[in-house]
Amino acid sequence: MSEHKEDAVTGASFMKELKQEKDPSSPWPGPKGMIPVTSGKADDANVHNRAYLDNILVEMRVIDAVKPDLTTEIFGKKYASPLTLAALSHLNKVLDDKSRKPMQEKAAAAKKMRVLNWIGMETDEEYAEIVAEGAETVRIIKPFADHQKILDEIKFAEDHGAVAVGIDIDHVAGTNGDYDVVDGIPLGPITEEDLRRYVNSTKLPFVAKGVLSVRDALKAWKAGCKAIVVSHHHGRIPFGLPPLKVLPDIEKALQGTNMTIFVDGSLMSGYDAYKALALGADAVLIGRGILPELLDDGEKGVEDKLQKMNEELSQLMLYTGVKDTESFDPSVLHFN
Ligand SMILES: Cc1cc2nc3c(=O)[nH]c(=O)nc-3n(C[C@H](O)[C@H](O)[C@H](O)COP(=O)(O)O)c2cc1C
Repeated sequence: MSEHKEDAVTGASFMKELKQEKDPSSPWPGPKGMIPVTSGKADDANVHNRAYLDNILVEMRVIDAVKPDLTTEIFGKKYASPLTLAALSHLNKVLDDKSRKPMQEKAAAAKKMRVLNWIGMETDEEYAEIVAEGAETVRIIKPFADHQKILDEIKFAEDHGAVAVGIDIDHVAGTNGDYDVVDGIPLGPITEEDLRRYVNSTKLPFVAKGVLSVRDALKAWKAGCKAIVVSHHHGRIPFGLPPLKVLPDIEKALQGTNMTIFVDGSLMSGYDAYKALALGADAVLIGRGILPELLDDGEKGVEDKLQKMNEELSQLMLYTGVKDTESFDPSVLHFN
């Protein structure tokens, strides 16, 4: 097993030693440039995520408190926890040991732990192999410039049992100021009308992933989306607002709409997840919080980390008198 190091600024833990590391100076074990690595500088939104999270303190409400029930309903289905496994991608390509399939291992862990799994950019063939593990899955499709490709992937996901589909609308821009290109495939802009077209093309709930303003949340709702992920996709936008900072305003703006609100962004522990849930999220996505464990120890590593995070979440719920995932109360939080 390789050692982890904790990034003091971003809170992310990363692999210290990996035989397959492509760039010795980078914490990311995959090919260079594939995933933006946290710089620790002020324009790195992950820095602000961590600072914001760590400055939220929690008061105690123990009298009459009982051990909480973590069961969470998402899109009409019951899961064991509000922690879900984030839309990761490309991981089957990053290890030297090609007999291992981290994307399948992550899906197997989700199934075993009875949590929702998200799958990001993969070919339809790879996606089909991952969902064959049997986890309940949300399929997130890139904002491809070729809109027919988006419609085809939505249909494919629907045919392969996805519980919901969506687009990571925050991945339109590349770092060169133009539309991004991923794996040689051009991405393009997404209008409210485009979103409406995708929503209407499927019977599945549609998710706009990468909402970081009340404005976009309302546009996603008007377009017919059933859910949003409040997120900046591990810091795609320079100086991005911490998702937790804008979450309460979004939650207020969407009251009465029945929209499901997910949030992600540097949630590395069950304590971080508690804060996100108390601030108005229905469920949270955990990405980099399980990434080193996944790459190190596969399915078991993810299960153990998730178990630990569930325990931390449960601990804070018990300390604050939150009996179930419907009963979070933001008034226990104090901003330092
Ligand atoms: C290796 C890796 C691959 C990712 N691929 C995708 C993707 O294909 N689609 C997507 O919507 N998000 C993708 N993400 C973003 C995550 O879903 C998530 O929004 C982001 O990492 C923030 O959560 P975190 O701080 O818990 O990691 C990826 C993240 C990582 C680390």
